Amino acid sequence: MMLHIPGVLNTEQVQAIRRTIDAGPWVDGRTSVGDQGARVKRNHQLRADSDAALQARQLVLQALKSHAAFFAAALPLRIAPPMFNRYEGGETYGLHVDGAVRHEPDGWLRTDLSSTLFLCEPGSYEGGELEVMDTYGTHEVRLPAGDLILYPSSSLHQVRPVTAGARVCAVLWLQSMIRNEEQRSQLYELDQAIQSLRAKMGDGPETLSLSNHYHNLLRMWSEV
Ligand SMILES: O=C(O)CCC(=O)C(=O)O
Ligand SMILES: [Fe+2]
Repeated sequence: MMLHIPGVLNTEQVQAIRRTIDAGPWVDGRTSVGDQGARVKRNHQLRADSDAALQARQLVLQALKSHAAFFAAALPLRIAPPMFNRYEGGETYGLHVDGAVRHEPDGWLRTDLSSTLFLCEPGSYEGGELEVMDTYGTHEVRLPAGDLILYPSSSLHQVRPVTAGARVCAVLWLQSMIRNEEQRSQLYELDQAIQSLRAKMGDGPETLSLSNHYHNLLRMWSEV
């Protein structure tokens, strides 16, 4: 399931992150990728151990932690430290796979979901579509600043060349409490249905029973 989550960051938060990262230090994006990715990756990345990256990561992680829709959709167990990407002057990231496991400072992380959080408005650059392939075809993504796309890390994907302006975003990977994609989607749909029933009808025996069902499925399927 691909999911567009609007408003993960508000305008002030986007601006605060941009103020933190815009001056760099930006380095060649190939420094942080395996062989297959390095052959097709042409972009710049904020140096991972810079003060700017440390600060901006905290801002992104705080916003993600307090965002109910992101939590419900991803059911994150562990989130890899976000990386900050910049594409300009024809830069691109050709068709690639994200590695299945990543070695992070606190140990191994299995990539269940990949995500791009947009830090610039779509009108400020040309090209740069994120294209994600799944069994329903190719999906093109270009979102407003502050919005996030979540997609299964098992999908081949690419970023088309940026032909004008600069495309700046944060990318992150996460391991979900629910490894199985279909189970995670079912839980998300159930959660959304319960939320909308509660908004319409308030809390009652039926919504309570459905919530119980949701939590029992989560208990049955989660690996924590
Ligand atoms: O810039 C993006 O939207 C995605 C980048 C990407 O696919 C990656 O860093 O693995
Ligand atoms: Fe990728």
